[in-house]
Amino acid sequence: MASHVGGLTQTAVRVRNLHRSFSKNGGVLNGLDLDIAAGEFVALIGRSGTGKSTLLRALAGLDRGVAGHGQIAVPESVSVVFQDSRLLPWKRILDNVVFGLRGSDAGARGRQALAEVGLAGRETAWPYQLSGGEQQRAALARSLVREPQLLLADEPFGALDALTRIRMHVLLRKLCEAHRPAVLLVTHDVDEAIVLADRVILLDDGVVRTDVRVDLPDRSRSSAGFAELRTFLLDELGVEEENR
Ligand SMILES: Nc1ncnc2c1ncn2[C@@H]1O[C@H](COP(=O)(O)OP(=O)(O)OP(=O)(O)O)[C@@H](O)[C@H]1O
Repeated sequence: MASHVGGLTQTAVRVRNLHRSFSKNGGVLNGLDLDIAAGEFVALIGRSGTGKSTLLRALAGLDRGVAGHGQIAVPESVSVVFQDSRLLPWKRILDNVVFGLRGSDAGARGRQALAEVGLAGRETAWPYQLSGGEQQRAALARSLVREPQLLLADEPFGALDALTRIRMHVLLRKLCEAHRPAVLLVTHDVDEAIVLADRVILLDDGVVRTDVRVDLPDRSRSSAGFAELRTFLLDELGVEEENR
């Protein structure tokens, strides 16, 4: 198994020669190398079943028992957000956000985090009383209140409607600008990757096949640069013209 090393400064994530497999017939990750700088936002795309979640779970240390080897170095403080909020249904929203937090100011920090994600006033609500988008906001608050140096997000907006998704993009960008964690965001949505990320990487055959910097002065979907990068990434993904 890979080793986890804490205390990185300039480089948030360093992965070398990472292998993971679930069967004897073939590997899912096949010698993957990846660096993510402190404060950098990286979007991870790739065909279904290509190992995106496997990589994220390896970085999160959530893959004990899975066969493989390689080196992984991540910061000490890592938070993970999934497609579903994973809020504890028997705890109120504020209690979910501060669950496990130490310190007499935990409640105040939790309230502040809820205010940051637009949920001020919902502290005593139960998870079932929140919409899907609000639950994901609460999940983001729960992550960010821990001030992670690395935020791992596995399709966090995948279950949301298009309008809520766009609102969440604006929110996540704002939160990342304020807190500056390094981010690895798994997404199927090429537009989401271009809107949010500093870099987009494409996983194929268990390695990083494409690694592009998003260097656009204007990230609006109607800009020429956006369209060009979108076309490039869809080509790399092998998406047919008629399905775009
Ligand atoms: N716990 C597991 N046991 C057996 N096989 C697994 C397990 N987890 C993942 N796999 C297999 O590993 C491969 C990669 O899965 P993974 O979930 O990492 O892909 P992904 O790129 O995130 O896919 P998607 O985009 O569909 O979410 C798939 O073929 C999957 O069936």
